[in-house]
Amino acid sequence: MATADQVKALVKSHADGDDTRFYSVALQVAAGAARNGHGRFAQELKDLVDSLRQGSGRTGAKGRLVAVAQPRGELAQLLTVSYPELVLADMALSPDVMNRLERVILEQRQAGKLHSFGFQPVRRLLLTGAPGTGKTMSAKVLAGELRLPLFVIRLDGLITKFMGETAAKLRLVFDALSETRGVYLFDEVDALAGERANGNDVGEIRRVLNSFLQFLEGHSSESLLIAATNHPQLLDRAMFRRFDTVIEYPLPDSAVARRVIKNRLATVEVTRLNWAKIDHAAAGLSQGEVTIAAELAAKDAILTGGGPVTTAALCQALEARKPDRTS
Ligand SMILES: Nc1ncnc2c1ncn2[C@@H]1O[C@H](COP(=O)(O)OP(=O)(O)OP(=O)(O)O)[C@@H](O)[C@H]1O
Repeated sequence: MATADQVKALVKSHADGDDTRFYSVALQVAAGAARNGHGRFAQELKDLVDSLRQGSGRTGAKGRLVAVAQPRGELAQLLTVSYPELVLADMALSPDVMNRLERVILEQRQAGKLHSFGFQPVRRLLLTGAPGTGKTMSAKVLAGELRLPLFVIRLDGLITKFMGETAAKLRLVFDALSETRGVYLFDEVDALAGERANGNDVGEIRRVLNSFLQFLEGHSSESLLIAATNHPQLLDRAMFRRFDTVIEYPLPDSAVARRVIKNRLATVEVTRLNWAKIDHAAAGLSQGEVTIAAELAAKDAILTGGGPVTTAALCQALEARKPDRTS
């Protein structure tokens, strides 16, 4: 059954209008009930959370509309598929990035309406920003929100593995993109920049880049194509022009970092936190680093049985993630 802290967390997240946290704590209560032999209650609670999330229109794969797609044969070597259940509310983002992702979801959901007036929904996105700011997670969220499979193509791996044949392999991927509706993430797209050749043939990279640009331009299917990079400065200008939208992911400000921490600590006991100190310790870290630090502090508290997560423990974990401390 729910602990006193879980009940408090439920009430607090309800008051804050924080659905993600509310559902997360409710599922924690269900898990605890299952462990204590209250299987029926646990299942009912889990079903209730699932149906509420579905009803809010922000659920992931439940009631998924697309058939399960599994790349076969040669294609299986080129991309991986998953069916993410993440939703936008799982992310902590600046209002600008959040609005822009909401807009992509809206245009994709209303694609039929746009088509009937002769317009196309946004279908080519370029995501740029430092590691750990949520570019890959955004691709998962878009797949989750649109109830589509997510296909990931690692361009650097493709080039290294198929040097000389990469353009032909890319064609296979773009054929799949036309045939099977999905979200297709081309990760590390800067691998197509000549500067990144790293011993690979620059002329070959150029040819692959030209093929990629052509395929990109010709992309008119219902799939959503996303390219992501940590190094936008390496990309050819011609590349930027081919995308409908470029979304830049900044490092989190303190409001965003606080949200990451609150979400990660939603299920554990926490002392009254000194947010000014935590803001200072989290400054300059990505959402990914803040997540790791919050998880570490939470797990330490659980494993040592030393009581609630404190400001000091959290700050120590955050400071340890700073680049000069981790390298
Ligand atoms: N905006 C965010 N909100 C909540 N959690 C986040 C966010 N961004 C990152 N995270 C956490 O950090 C992890 C890694 O993030 P992600 O892989 O999306 O970063 P990325 O920008 O794609 O980095 P890279 O460029 O290294 O691939 C996520 O799985 C998630 O746990």
